[in-house]
Amino acid sequence: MADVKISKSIVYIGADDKDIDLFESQYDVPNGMAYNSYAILDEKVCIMDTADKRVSDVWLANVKKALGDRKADYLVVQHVEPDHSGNIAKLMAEYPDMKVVGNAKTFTMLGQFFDIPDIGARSITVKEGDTLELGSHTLKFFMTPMVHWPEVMMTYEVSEGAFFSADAFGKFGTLDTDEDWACEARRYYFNIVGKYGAQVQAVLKKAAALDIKMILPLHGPILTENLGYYIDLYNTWSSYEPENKGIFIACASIHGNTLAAAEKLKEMLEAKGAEKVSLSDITRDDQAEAVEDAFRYDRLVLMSSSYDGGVFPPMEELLMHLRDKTYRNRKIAIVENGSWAPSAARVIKGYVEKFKDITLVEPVVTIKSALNAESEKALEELADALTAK
Ligand SMILES: Cc1cc2nc3c(=O)[nH]c(=O)nc-3n(C[C@H](O)[C@H](O)[C@H](O)COP(=O)(O)O)c2cc1C
Repeated sequence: MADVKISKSIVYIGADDKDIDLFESQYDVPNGMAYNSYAILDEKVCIMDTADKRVSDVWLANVKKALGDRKADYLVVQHVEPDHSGNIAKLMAEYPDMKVVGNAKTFTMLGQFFDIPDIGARSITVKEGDTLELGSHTLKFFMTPMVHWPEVMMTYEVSEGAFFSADAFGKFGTLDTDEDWACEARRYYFNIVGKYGAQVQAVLKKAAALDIKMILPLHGPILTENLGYYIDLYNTWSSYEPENKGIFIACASIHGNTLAAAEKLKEMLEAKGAEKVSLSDITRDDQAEAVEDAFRYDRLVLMSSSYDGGVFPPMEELLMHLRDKTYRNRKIAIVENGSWAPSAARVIKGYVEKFKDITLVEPVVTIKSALNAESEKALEELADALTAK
């Protein structure tokens, strides 16, 4: 277990998962994943969420070590996604008098995932603003639907100002990973929570009324200092405002000519003084990182080969992700390549026209197989338009 100190009464009992190949069967996690879980030790003992069944043994051992001879009185289920609910039945078997605390949707969804015969008799259903007394600790529950599942709730512990934030403020990577928080938290946010900006804004409003001294998410490090930094980033991300001025070029090229043009465009933009230019070959680089960078910067250039009368599939994949994450409020430029009947720009435009608050930066550039003097001139015009003040 990662050596995480929280306080005398709140003990970290989560587990790191260093062997997982893809988180949620989709996201590369080169530094693994942490399934956070906490024990609150007071007159009553309360466990905050369980962990993925991939780490059952380690997690249960952590529970027992934290509790010693004591028994768990309550398990609070903030989120039913299996990476947090995978050990509920086991914990209930271990502590037969323990009650399970959730909201009405929690228990409906738990019943769909697991067959737990005595859950009905052992459940305590809470709603917005309800409290649970543990002794000197008091838990207050906040319903936070669609951050990022409908049954999600968050919990504020009054005496220590501890905000248990479910998947919000989460991050990829195990707790012993030494890396910048924002990079992997941003990739996590936009790919997993990003569709639900309005709901995250609602959470931030509720949180603003609380005296929060620490944030305890279900993934990633416990946040104890400089909380304004993290909350400000969440405010920027959930309001769909760009975080940085800069241009992200996402390029899908079959034979490399569109990629060569993307590299040329990057040079042009840098020569014209663009604040930051980031280029991804989305045929090979991580798509989730491309989604992250598309949201991070204020301008996006989509460059793709044509393919079977449409667009090269890696570009369509990115466009589908951006559509699903409700991409908006950015400037977008389009560059297509085609060797006989270029069709990529038409498909890209079809997606972009449905995004909200988008400015299309002209000209839309067409390359025929490889850059020539004419298409290079058009690319230069586009670079001018993208860097115009
Ligand atoms: C399977 C396949 C389908 C293609 N379909 C089209 C097409 O519908 N229209 C077109 O103009 N070019 C088409 N092309 C040509 C590509 O767009 C060509 O690779 C591109 O113009 C050159 O840029 P690149 O080197 O970046 O791939 C196709 C190529 C392949 C391999």
